[in-house]
This record gives sequence, structure tokens and C-alpha cells, in this order.
Amino acid sequence: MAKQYDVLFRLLLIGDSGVGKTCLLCRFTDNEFHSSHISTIGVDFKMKTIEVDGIKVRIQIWDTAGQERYQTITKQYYRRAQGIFLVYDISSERSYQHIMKWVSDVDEYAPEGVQKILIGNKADEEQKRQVGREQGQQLAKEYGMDFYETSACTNLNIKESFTRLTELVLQAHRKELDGLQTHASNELALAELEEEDGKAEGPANSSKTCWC
Ligand SMILES: Nc1nc2c(ncn2[C@@H]2O[C@H](COP(=O)(O)OP(=O)(O)OP(=O)(O)O)[C@@H](O)[C@H]2O)c(=O)[nH]1
Repeated sequence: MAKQYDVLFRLLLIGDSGVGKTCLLCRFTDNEFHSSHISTIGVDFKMKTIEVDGIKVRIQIWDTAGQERYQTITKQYYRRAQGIFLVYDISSERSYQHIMKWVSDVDEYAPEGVQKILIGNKADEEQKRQVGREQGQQLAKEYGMDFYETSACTNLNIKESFTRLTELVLQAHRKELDGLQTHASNELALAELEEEDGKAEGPANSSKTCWC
């Protein structure tokens, strides 16, 4: 049977409650948008396979609760991420200011070499904008991250940002990948192990799942 993917990566969405993490994920995996805000409890994940540079990458995307009270749980997921989206809402100055705090959490809990992208979501909310695009660009530059303004509502830059983070993770793991691909099976052991792990750990596509 043809292999379904070559490698599996874990990406993580973090940021304040209400910035649109769940909506970004639903737009990317299911092309859906929900206007109601049902806060994520703990963590949840969805999967999607995309092809980047001829490599079939299965991405497991973890959506974390932004609410303070779940942070002991959510931080436990940082250490197994290869890529992280730091998300703020362009209509909330506060969520932008908090990016510094999210970056310091990543520095403390995520593995060294984790790839990061800064996302300013709700770009469709121009009337309510509190954070200029240049502010986003400036902050991303300070931390050496790529930056996208997105809208889960209008589907702006969703595929682009997920593809870019996947590319960055692939580039960062290029050597390991080249090594693994010389194996007879021509399939990444990492992927199989991680897939099994994912099954054991939780739901493949439930909407809001309690992990506490
Ligand atoms: N206008 C607009 N609204 C959005 C966008 N993305 C999300 N929202 C709305 O923002 C609210 C919060 O979205 P969620 O995706 O649930 O936010 P979250 O970051 O996952 O929140 P927590 O689970 O509490 O951490 C919902 O009412 C969404 O409809 C967007 O791009 N544009």
C-alpha cells in the first residue's frame, strides 16, 4: 500500500483566550469558521497532511486553551512541539502585549530549536484594529520570527502560515530527515512512533476536549 505520509510533525497554537486559535485550526483543517467563542478546555488536536518540497508531511496541530487556569496543563505540551504559532488579535492591544509573556514561556518549556511564527489574527476587523501591521512586523523581527496577519473568518493567509511553519520545521530537521530517508523502508520511524503516540494520547478531531 502506498505510504500516506513521510514524516509527522507537531505544531502548537498558543496565545491569549479569544484570539482565534481554535478558529485558525478549524479553518485550516476543515475550512470552517465558527462565530461563537467556546473556550478550549486544556488542549485539543487535529491532523492534516500537506506536501512541502515533495515531502508528505502529516501535521498534528495542538490547540491550547488561552485561559490562565489551564496553563499548567498546556505548558506540558510545549516540549514535544517542533513548531509554535504565537497568536494575538489585531483588535486587542492586550493580546499583543502578552506575546512577550508567551515567548518567555516558549523559551522556558519548548525544546531548543523549536520554530516559531507570529500571527496577528482577525485582520478582517479593520474598524477595531488596535495593533498596526508594523507593530507586528517589528515584534516578529525582534524575536527573529516570520510574521503573518491572518483572518480565520475570511481565510486570509491561513494555508500560507501553516505551510510556512511546516517548511521551517522541515528545514530545521533536514539533516535528520535525510539520514532517515536512507533507511530501507524509506519512511520515517519518527512518524510511526508519533502516530501511535497520538492515538494513545487522545482524540483525533473532537472539538473541545477536556484533558485535565
Ligand atoms: N472577526 C474575526 N473573528 C474571529 C477570527 N478568528 C476567531 N474569531 C472569533 O473570535 C472568537 C474566539 O475564537 P476562538 O478560536 O474560540 O479563540 P481561542 O483563541 O481558541 O480561545 P480559547 O480557546 O479561549 O483560548 C470567536 O467568537 C471567533 O468567531 C477572525 O479571523 N476574525
